[in-house]
Order: sequence, then C-alpha cells, then structure tokens
Amino acid sequence: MSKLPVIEIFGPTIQGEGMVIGQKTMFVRTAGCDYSCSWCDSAFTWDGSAKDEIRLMDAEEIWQELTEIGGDRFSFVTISGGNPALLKNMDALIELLKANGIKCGLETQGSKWQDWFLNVDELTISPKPPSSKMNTNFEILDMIFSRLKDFKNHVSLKVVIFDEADLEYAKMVHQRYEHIPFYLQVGNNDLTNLNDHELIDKLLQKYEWLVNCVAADAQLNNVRVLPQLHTLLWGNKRGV
Ligand SMILES: C[S@@+](CC[C@H](N)C(=O)[O-])C[C@H]1O[C@@H](n2cnc3c(N)ncnc32)[C@H](O)[C@@H]1O
Ligand SMILES: Nc1nc2[nH]cc(C(=O)O)c2c(=O)[nH]1
Ligand code: SF4
Ligand SMILES: [Mg+2]
Repeated sequence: MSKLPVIEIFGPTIQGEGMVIGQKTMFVRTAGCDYSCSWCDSAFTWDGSAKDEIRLMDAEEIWQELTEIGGDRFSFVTISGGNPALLKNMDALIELLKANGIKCGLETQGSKWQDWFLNVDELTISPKPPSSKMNTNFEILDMIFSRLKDFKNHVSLKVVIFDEADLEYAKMVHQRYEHIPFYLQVGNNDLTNLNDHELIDKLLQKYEWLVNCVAADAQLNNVRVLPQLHTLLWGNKRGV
C-alpha cells in the first residue's frame, strides 16, 4: 500500500475557517510544503521542528486511527497540511472515506493540481498574499480553476489578510476568478502568544478592521469575511 506522511490526526472538532466553518470534522494533517509562508501557523509541518512526529501511513491505517480517536462521532474529515496537494497517492484515502460514508474537505494553496481534487466534497484554495513572501504562480492557478470548470462539489477561494497590500492582492484574485465564492480571513501574526485573552482581543480588533475595509470597498461587495474560529476558542494551541 502506498504511504502518506502524516503529522497529526485529531478531532472531532469544528472546521474553524472558510466556507465549511462550524462543520464538525476530524483533521488529517500531512507533512511537507512547497511554500514557507512568513506567518504560517503550521510551520511545524515543514520546518523540521516536528520531524519526529511524521508517520508514514497508508489509507487503512489513517482510517483506523480516525475511528480509534473519533469513534462514530464524525461524518466529515478535513485534509490539511503542509500542502496535501504534493501527494499523488491521496486518492486511496478519499475513496476509503467515501466508502465509509464520510465527506471530505481539502485545504491547499493552489500551487499544485492533483486529479483526486475532483473527488473532494469541499475544496478550499488559499493563494498567498504579499505578506506571506510567497509568489503566486497564476498559470498554475488558472489551470486549476479551468480543470475545476465542471466540478460538481463545492470550491472556494480563501485569502488571509494582514495589511492593505494583501487586500489589493485579494481584490485582484477575486476579480480574476469572479464566479468562485470568495472568503477573506483574519491573519494571526501573534503565533507564540499564550495569553488567550490578549490574543483574542487583538484578533477581534483585526476582524473589525477587516470588516470595515470590506464595508468601504465597492470591489468587495460579494465576499465573506471570517475570523479563525478555532483560534478564538483555543488560541494558538495545536491539534484543535
Ligand atoms: C496551514 S494551511 C495548510 C493548507 C495549505 N498549505 C494552505 O496554506 O492553504 C491552512 C490554512 O491556514 C491559513 N493560515 C496559515 N497561517 C495563518 C495565520 N498566521 N493566520 C491566519 N491564517 C493562516 C492558510 O492560509 C490556509 O488557508
Ligand atoms: N479547527 C480547525 N480548523 C481549521 N481549519 C483549517 C485548519 C488548518 O490548519 O488547515 C484548521 C485547524 O487546524 N483547526
Ligand atoms: S502554504 Fe500553507 S502550510 Fe505551506 S507555509 Fe503557507 S500557510 Fe503554511
Ligand atoms: Mg490551522
């Protein structure tokens, strides 16, 4: 059986971000990323700091662990990373989830295509704005959206916002893919803060700033603005 590099399996919790926000879900987090965003809240997936936690698991082993942890208390699994789209052999896991009546979501940045995207129920593409220090390859992003043209399931764009330049980038992306549901997400640049009250206070202020920016901008009429709900509940804790 072909193996996937898994760094975390957790839940049930709620999807804290984007179009599926609030959905009860388990998470499978894969290791490895082709990006290194300056503000990545999951840098342990790619910076080597948690390399001892990476396990090579096949789909059956992942399913077994999901049911060990989640019992019969879940019907949705979110695959995130790292960039799970680096992994050609994810299809076996998605098929196994389907066979067991489980829906699945995917979080990826839109730098790689995989044919198994077409089997994902809730596909979130999250291209990275200038504050990340990453460059978007729009040829690849165009190719991804053209392959998703007849996609039967749900797809959305989600851009994390830290500053005005990020908002300009978000507007450009929204305009380029105008028919794709578009989400703006509050950026957390306080990743090591363990004082939850202070963190929440800052994040809510940023959320208010972002909502005000959107309210004032005629190019952002058909967007949804969200905080990271899990961060408001549990701060910078991992595995929630
Ligand atoms: C950790 S990433 C993993 C999936 C994929 N690599 C991606 O970036 O879409 C999951 C989501 O968290 C977002 N994210 C990462 N760091 C963040 C931060 N500091 N504040 C807010 N959102 C963040 C990413 O933009 C992405 O939408
Ligand atoms: N609750 C919860 N919701 C999330 N949505 C996206 C996450 C991610 O790290 O990809 C995430 C996460 O780590 N936890
Ligand atoms: S693409 Fe996602 S996982 Fe990779 S560095 Fe950026 S936020 Fe982190
Ligand atoms: Mg996260």
